[in-house]
Amino acid sequence: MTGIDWQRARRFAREAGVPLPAVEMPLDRATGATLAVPLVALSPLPAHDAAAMDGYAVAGPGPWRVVGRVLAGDPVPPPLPAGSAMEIGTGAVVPAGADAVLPYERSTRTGVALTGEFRPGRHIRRRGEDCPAGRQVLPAGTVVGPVVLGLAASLGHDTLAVHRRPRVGIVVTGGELCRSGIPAAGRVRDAIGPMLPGLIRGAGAEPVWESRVTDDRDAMVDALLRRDADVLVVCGATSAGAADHLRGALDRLAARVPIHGVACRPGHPQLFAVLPDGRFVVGLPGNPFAALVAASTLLTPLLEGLAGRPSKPSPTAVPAGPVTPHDHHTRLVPVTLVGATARPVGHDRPGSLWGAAGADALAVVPPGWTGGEVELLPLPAGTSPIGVTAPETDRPPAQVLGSPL
Ligand SMILES: Nc1nc2c(c(=O)[nH]1)N[C@H]1C(S)=C(S)[C@@H](COP(=O)(O)OP(=O)(O)OC[C@H]3O[C@@H](n4cnc5c(N)ncnc54)[C@H](O)[C@@H]3O)O[C@H]1N2
Ligand code: MOO
Repeated sequence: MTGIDWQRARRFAREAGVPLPAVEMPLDRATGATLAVPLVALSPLPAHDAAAMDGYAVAGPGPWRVVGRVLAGDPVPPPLPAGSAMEIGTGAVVPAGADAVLPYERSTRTGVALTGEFRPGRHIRRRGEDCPAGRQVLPAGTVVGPVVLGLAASLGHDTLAVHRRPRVGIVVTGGELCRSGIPAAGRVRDAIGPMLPGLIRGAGAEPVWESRVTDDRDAMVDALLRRDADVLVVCGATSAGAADHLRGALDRLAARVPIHGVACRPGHPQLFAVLPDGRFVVGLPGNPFAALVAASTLLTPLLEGLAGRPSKPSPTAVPAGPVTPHDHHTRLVPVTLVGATARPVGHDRPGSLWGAAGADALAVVPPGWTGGEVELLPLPAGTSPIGVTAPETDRPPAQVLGSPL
C-alpha cells in the first residue's frame, strides 16, 4: 500500500469539513467552539464613568468639603457641586460634575475638609473609553478560549453564536484489547481509546460515545450505522488482515472511500470515507503512534473544518539532529522545540507513544528532504478528559462518555 501524498490527504480532509450551522450557546458551554459571527460589544466598556483609584471625586478647585461616599455597585450618586468631594471606591460611578479622582495617598483629609493637587480628568475611566457599544471586537472564526469568554461576559453577552461542535463517535476494534491493568499473555492494552477524547476536543469537537467492537464485520457494520454522530473514528482494522473488517463494512454500506492509504510513515493504512447519509468515517491504524499520525493527518483537519476554525499556516522549524527522510513517504517525527530548531526525541516506533508523549510537535519531513525548514504539527498538551457530554441514547453496547446532555 503506497497511498496518496500526505499533504494532499490532509488538505482533502480539511476541505471536506464544511462548517456546521451556527447555534446560540451559553458562555459556560462555548469553550473550544468557534465564533460563527463577529463578537460585538453589547454594552460600552466601562459601562459608566468609573473611578480608577480609591480616594475622592472632586468638583472644582480645592479645598473641598466631603459630602458622602460611593462604592462600586452603589446607586448612581447625585451630581457633585463645585467645592465638594465624594469619597469613592475603584469602579464606583463617578458623580456628574466631578473633575477628577484624587487618590487617598495624594490627599489630606481633616474631618470633612479635603485638600490636594489634581489634573482634570485624572483617574476617571470614561464610559466606553475601552470599547464603545456596537464595536466589533473579534472576527468570526475566533476560537472561544477562556479569555474570549471573559471579554464576551464583560461586553454583556450571556450566549455566543458559534458553529455547532462536531459530534464524534469512537469505535475501538480488536478482540485482543483490554482496558485496565497489565495485559495478560497475548492481550494488548488499549492506548488509542484514552488518547482520542483529548485530541477530539482539542480540534473543537465533542466525543459523544465510545463503542467497542470485536473483530467481526457485522459488529463493525452495526457500529457504523449509529447516526448520533457527525464523524465516526474507527481505531484498528484499517489494514488487510483477516480480522480487519473496516473496509468490508464500508463497502457493504455503500460508503465512498476517497482515501485508503496515505504515503506517510508511520500511519499509511489510514482511511477517509463518507457514508451515503453524509457522516464521515476516519480509520486510524491500530498501532498507537501510527494512529496519532493518522489523527493529525485526517481527523483533526476534518474536525477543525466542521467546527468552523479557519485554516492557519503551520509553524516551521529546522530539524537539529538525526532525521532520515524516506524516498517516497512523508515522515512524521516527534520533536521538542528549542528556539527555531526541532529536536527529534526518538522512541517513535509505530507501536509506541513514548516519543510523541514527550514531544511538542510532529515534524513533517517530506519525501527526499535534503535539509532546511519543515512544517510542524503542534501536539496538544493536557487536554482534560473530564466534562464530556453525550446525547441520550438507548443503545446498550456503547459506553457513553460523561453525563448525558
Ligand atoms: N499485509 C499488510 N499488513 C499490514 C499492513 C499492510 O499494509 N499490509 N500495514 C501495517 C501497518 S503499517 C499497520 S499500522 C497495521 C495497521 O493495522 P490495523 O489498522 O488493521 O490494526 P490492527 O491489525 O487491528 O492492529 C495493529 C496493531 O495495533 C494493535 N492495536 C490495535 N488497536 C489498538 C489500540 N486501541 N491500542 C493499542 N494497540 C492497538 C494491535 O494489537 C496490533 O498489534 O497493519 C500492518 N499490517
Ligand atoms: O505505518 Mo504503520 O502505520 O507502520 O504502524
